[in-house]
Amino acid sequence: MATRLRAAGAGRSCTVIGGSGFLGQHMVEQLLAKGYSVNVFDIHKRFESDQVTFFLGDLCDKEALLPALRGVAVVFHCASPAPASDNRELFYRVNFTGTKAVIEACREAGVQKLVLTSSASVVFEGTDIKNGSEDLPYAQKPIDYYTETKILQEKEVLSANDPDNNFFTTAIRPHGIFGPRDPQLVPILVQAARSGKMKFIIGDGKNLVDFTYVENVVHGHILAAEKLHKGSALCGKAFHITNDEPIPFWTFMSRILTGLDYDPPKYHIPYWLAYYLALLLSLLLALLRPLVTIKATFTPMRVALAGTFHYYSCERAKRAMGYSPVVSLDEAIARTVQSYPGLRRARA
Ligand SMILES: NC(=O)C1=CN([C@@H]2O[C@H](COP(=O)(O)OP(=O)(O)OC[C@H]3O[C@@H](n4cnc5c(N)ncnc54)[C@H](OP(=O)(O)O)[C@@H]3O)[C@@H](O)[C@H]2O)C=CC1
Ligand SMILES: CC(C)CCC[C@@H](C)[C@H]1CC[C@H]2C3=C(CC[C@]12C)[C@@]1(C)CCC(=O)[C@@H](C)[C@@H]1CC3
Repeated sequence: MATRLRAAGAGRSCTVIGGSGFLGQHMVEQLLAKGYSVNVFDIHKRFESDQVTFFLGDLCDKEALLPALRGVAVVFHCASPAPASDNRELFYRVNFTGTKAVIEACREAGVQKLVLTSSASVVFEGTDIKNGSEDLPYAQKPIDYYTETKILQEKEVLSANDPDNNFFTTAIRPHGIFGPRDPQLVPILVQAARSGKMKFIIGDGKNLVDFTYVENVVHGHILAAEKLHKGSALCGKAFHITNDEPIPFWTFMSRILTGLDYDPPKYHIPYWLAYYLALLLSLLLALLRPLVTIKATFTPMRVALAGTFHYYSCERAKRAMGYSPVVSLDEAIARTVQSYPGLRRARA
């Protein structure tokens, strides 16, 4: 590994924590293409590459992290339990306690830059956000455990910024990441369509939402790593990274569905009715959990996301790091639909 690090040049050596995941794999691919030497630290190894050094382990274990961080200039931390896991203890352990282990390991290993994948949902409380800036306060009442622990995670990373000791941190807040190999947007949407649950539009269908193509998210992370240094505007700050093209939620869903030959939803259900039905269902499933585990398609968080405005300004990222999306929304939807031949509706 030391040879590879030297070959890439000290400044272009990195470790992607969560590198086996959806965003992580795209991150690894683009970093390699840019000439970085890349380590991956993840609890699973989900792909093969002779250009990558894999370190398997739990990010909550600082001693397991250290070998993967020694000698690298930049750490990208994009690991998290899946939002749908709804497991508070797991979220707290990985996103909060685990992130503190990541920070300690970075400091001990002499890593200079830590780029966290946070989330735009850290300010979302289920009410409309239109062109929200990073100055919005953290959600006082997060809708789910995932968001609750992403807030704790981001606060830890940004407060760890320590320029006097050459340790610089920043957080990237994407929203609604989609693209090839996404495990939680398109597959869940298709599953809902296949089980006949996608006949209704929640609300009036006019609510604008940010959906961000995965290559744009990666581009934002790499820009942040390259612009993060002593005295830069990125130190200890969070930045929205979006496609900068907010789209009606149900227009996006319909374009993915029709792109895969499924019928788009056409009837309307009032938002408040959908939300309280989802809340009732979540309470019922919580009561039944000791007996049976059932995953709801329409959780309160998903209904809130489907029925409210929530799009964010990425002006701060444009100013501080020269960010602009590299793939347009139209092109991104086309590439995504093309990448899922196995999810296309079987023709009769
Ligand atoms: N998807 C989206 O729309 C958005 C995602 N984000 C953030 O982007 C990041 C990446 O998301 P995404 O790629 O979708 O998620 P994935 O679940 O696809 O990838 C996360 C990776 O981290 C791994 N991981 C989980 N827990 C641990 C642990 N304790 N130790 C080591 N590795 C672990 C996962 O392994 P395993 O699969 O076994 O759990 C997985 O390989 C996350 O931080 C998420 O919060 C932010 C905004 C939007
Ligand atoms: C109503 C339908 C059943 C919805 C089907 C699609 C949903 C599974 C996705 C639509 C918006 C997505 C989304 C996320 C996960 C998948 C969706 C709910 C996140 C919660 C993932 C993690 C984040 O950090 C948030 C910013 C995402 C918000 C959008």
